[in-house]
Amino acid sequence: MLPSDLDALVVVVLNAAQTEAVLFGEKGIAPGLPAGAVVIACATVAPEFARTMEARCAGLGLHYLDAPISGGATKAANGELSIMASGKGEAFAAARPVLDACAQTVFELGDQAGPGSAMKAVNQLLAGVHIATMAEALTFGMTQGVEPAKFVEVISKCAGTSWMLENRAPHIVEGDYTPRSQINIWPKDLGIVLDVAKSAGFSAPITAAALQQYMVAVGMGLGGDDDAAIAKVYARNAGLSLPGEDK
Ligand SMILES: NC(=O)C1=CN([C@@H]2O[C@H](COP(=O)(O)OP(=O)(O)OC[C@H]3O[C@@H](n4cnc5c(N)ncnc54)[C@H](O)[C@@H]3O)[C@@H](O)[C@H]2O)C=CC1
Ligand SMILES: O=C(O)C(=O)[C@@H](O)CO
Repeated sequence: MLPSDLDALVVVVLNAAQTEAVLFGEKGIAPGLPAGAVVIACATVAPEFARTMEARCAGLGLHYLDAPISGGATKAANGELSIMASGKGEAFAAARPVLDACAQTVFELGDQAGPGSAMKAVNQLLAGVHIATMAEALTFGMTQGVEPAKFVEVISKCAGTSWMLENRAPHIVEGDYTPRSQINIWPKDLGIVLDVAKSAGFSAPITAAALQQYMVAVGMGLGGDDDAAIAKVYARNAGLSLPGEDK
């Protein structure tokens, strides 16, 4: 049972289907929200879906903020997320106290739903490719006698580094695949990127290659593991043992 004076609802579920279920499913929350409340939708979804949700919420007198997030579990816990937001001025105004509590940086990317999710797709292209590339480089290094811990120590201070390398490669070094961000997120997110690219007539071959590696990881039963486990795809193919694995 929701309080009747709710001002804002933050929805952070896995995907579009779950977002729709939370808002408009059998036990959907949206019809019970008071008019003027704001729905802050944070799952990574396609821009078109965000536009549809905005229209359906408007039909109930609700504001809708397209507000995908970036920064991972640690930044979320510390209230330091980056939020790529778009929506009407009233939606931003109603959401402001929540945004200020959750985020270090709120980007205002447009006055309707869609541009927030479009920017998030751009981020996911890079983030998904960077995780896969980190795993490729780390395991390539192992074939040359570069230990994973030394890889992190050196490359994190060199031009080949990335935020994802610095955030995820330590999980491989520690052999800790507790999911902070699951492998399962990537077929969804790179699928969104490729769908958007296709509708724009844009070829994204590097994204497509990374997606294949995540699909292999899912096929290996690693979907629920931390996305750093994509390194296991490379390790298996090369006959390498990652930290924490038996020889
Ligand atoms: N994990 C990460 O580092 C990041 C995730 N994201 C995105 O944020 C979203 C959430 O990601 P995660 O937390 O990792 O996903 P998750 O799958 O770990 O968590 C989703 C949660 O939603 C709950 N849920 C699903 N349907 C529900 C319903 N009808 N009612 C109530 N709860 C329901 C699930 O039980 C689960 O606890 C995704 O869209 C993801 O792509 C964005 C940035 C970073
Ligand atoms: O932080 C982000 O941005 C992400 O999307 C990743 O952490 C993947 O979930």
